[in-house]
Amino acid sequence: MMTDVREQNGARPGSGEAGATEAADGQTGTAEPVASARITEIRERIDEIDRALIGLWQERAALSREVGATRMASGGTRLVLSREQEILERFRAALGADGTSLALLLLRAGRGPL
Ligand SMILES: C=C(O[C@@H]1C=C(C(=O)O)C=C[C@H]1O)C(=O)O
Repeated sequence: MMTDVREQNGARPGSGEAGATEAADGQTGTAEPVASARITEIRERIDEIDRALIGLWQERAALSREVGATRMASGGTRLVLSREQEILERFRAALGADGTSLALLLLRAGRGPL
């Protein structure tokens, strides 16, 4: 089945339907030069943040795996659910329901699925 993908302005990407706006704005989503320049600038910082988040995500997962391996090698448990609850609550308190979802993904990235 064909899915009808449209940009925010209602045009199908690449269809030429958007006319001047899509042709002139490059990838910022606006043809207005000041707004477009500001968006490009902001996006540079967004890209930096994304790189940092990815690096931190990978570092956290590696550390979590190391804790698990160290604990199991010493006869301990794979998981410590009270610690996981503490982390879930930290993210929920700071970010709400999305924080809980994010923390569940973070935990899974380290110790694997429950
Ligand atoms: C990393 C640990 O092991 C597991 C993974 C956790 C985590 O990724 O934060 C938390 C609790 C444990 O189930 C730990 O106990 O600190």
